[in-house]
Amino acid sequence: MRQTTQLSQLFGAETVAQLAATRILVVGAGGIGCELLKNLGGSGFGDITALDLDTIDLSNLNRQFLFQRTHLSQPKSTTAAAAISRFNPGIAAAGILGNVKDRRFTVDWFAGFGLVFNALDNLDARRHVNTMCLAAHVPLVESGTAGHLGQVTVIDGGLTECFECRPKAAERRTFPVCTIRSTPSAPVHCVVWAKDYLFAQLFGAAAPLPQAEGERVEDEAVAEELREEERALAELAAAVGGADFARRVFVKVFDRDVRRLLAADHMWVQRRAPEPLDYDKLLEQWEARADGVPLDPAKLSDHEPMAVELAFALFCHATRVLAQRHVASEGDGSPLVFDKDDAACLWFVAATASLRSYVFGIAQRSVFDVKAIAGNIIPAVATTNAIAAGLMVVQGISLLQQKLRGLSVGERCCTAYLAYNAKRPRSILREGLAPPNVRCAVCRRRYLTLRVEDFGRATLDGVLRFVGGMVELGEDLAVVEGARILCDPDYEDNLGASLESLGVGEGAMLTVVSEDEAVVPVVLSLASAREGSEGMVLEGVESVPVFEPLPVEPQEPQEEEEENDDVGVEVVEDEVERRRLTRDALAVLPAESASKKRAVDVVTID
Ligand SMILES: Nc1ncnc2c1ncn2[C@@H]1O[C@H](COP(=O)(O)OP(=O)(O)OP(=O)(O)O)[C@@H](O)[C@H]1O
Ligand SMILES: [Zn+2]
Repeated sequence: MRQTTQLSQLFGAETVAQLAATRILVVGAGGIGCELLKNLGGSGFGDITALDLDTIDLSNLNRQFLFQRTHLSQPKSTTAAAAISRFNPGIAAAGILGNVKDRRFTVDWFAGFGLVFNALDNLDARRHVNTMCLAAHVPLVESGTAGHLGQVTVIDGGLTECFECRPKAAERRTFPVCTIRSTPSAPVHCVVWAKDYLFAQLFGAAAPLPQAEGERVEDEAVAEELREEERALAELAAAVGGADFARRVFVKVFDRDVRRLLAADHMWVQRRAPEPLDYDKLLEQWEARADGVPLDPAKLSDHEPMAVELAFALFCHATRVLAQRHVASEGDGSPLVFDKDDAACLWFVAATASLRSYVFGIAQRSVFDVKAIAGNIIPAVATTNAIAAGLMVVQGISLLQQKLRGLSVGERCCTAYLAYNAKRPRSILREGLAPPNVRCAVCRRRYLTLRVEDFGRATLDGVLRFVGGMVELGEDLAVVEGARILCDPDYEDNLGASLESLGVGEGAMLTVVSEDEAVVPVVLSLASAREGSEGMVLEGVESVPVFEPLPVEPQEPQEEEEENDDVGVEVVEDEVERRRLTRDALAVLPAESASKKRAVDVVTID
């Protein structure tokens, strides 16, 4: 009661009633999700459903504070829902264990919510929820964090950009082969070489290094040299487990191969030349340091870079351990697979990357850093999640208030970026919401619901005629369901078939595309008929926004990686790499061109 009074003073009685009555869906009950659910439960929202596919793991407990040790192995969704119900018994909170991509979570199911919050950690699920919310005409509050950076935005189909309106950077990063094999210049190059090349060649299923798209080694002599180097390593790998294996590998990759590289003088005119490492000298150095005490890797500091003789000793140790394991595993023919949580794998990659860094004069990284780079992990920061979750609730309340008052979506809502740098440790950058991108392949569609009484009787042709009589579909149609083409102008065999015989039922989404670009594709979400209704019913015809025909002149795609230096974020040298990683992970930071800057306000948090 007291809480309701306080909320009414803050937001007004009308908004408070709206918050209590709106059904909320939270997808993901992890780092952001736990914070968000706790906030929602205490901000006047009265009906909350949490959906998550996972169970609680020990590693979640440090930041997903709705969970305790006693909850290990229990579903995150139901545990989180129970926790917020305990905080605020006045709310209805439910948890569902499941993958949001499951067929059972249909467009109809999404349409039962008034507002959806995404607290997910992967692009695939975020894309899916974006599409479902567009199809169900439900607004979505989107979020993503990576380390100290984060983003929260609002997606309201047809009125704002959707999750797909801006191109996303690929999730997997690639590097030119020459950089990795011959001219590394950053710690990440050494880690990729250690993990994807040396580890894979010696113990794993040797495969070519992941290459940058369209890349090939131009200089045939260099390519031949690299192939030769690989052949020699493969021969050596065949002797895995033999006496002296670690020494032979060391001498080949850190001494002989480096000397050969050095011989190509032209490569080192502009770059620092590499320096080979001497096995015997390092052994002597290590023995002097160890003073008869054998290496115990478990006692090494995870957070400090390794001295060269320590990296040497760890390399020899890890190589022996992995070689023995590989020999044992060859019985069943299975190569070793790098696992960042396996100590020997991590030691090998950390020691190898460290030695290679010494060879090429690159800054050393600790085992902890190597683990993050090798596992492509950016550590989760609880406070970043907490700030993002707070902003999500503010956006959610603003959105409902706007709708209540008939205001446009951009009047209160915005995109908020959490930025971080040495000069301004915590800043929130505010950016106005942009309208949909007319070329977006996802929101430039009309999302309609087709209710069907009998899927066994309705034919594909019947659907096209029925829908075509109510909305413009254009000429020369193709119908696509997921990755299947059900028909197109040259393939009409299925037109007379029933939906049921085509395996198309409730929950399926049919995309009807015309060859005429001016006609916006129509997506039909199939649902069962409402009680008492017959035949087919098309819903949503009135409410969908109608897009203009596409501009005739195709625009050049905008530069993806440009720094947007107008937002007051100063990037210190060492942060460039992290920002790039973060940008990939968030995949939603803006890619602005100089000619298209948006107004951004900066708010600094003390
Ligand atoms: N397709 C999906 N359907 C439902 N929930 C999902 C789906 N994909 C991811 N999730 C959930 O989203 C949450 C994301 O939270 P978070 O980023 O904190 O990840 P985490 O797995 O809990 O932590 P970490 O990855 O750091 O171990 C997770 O709980 C995860 O189970
Ligand atoms: Zn879009």
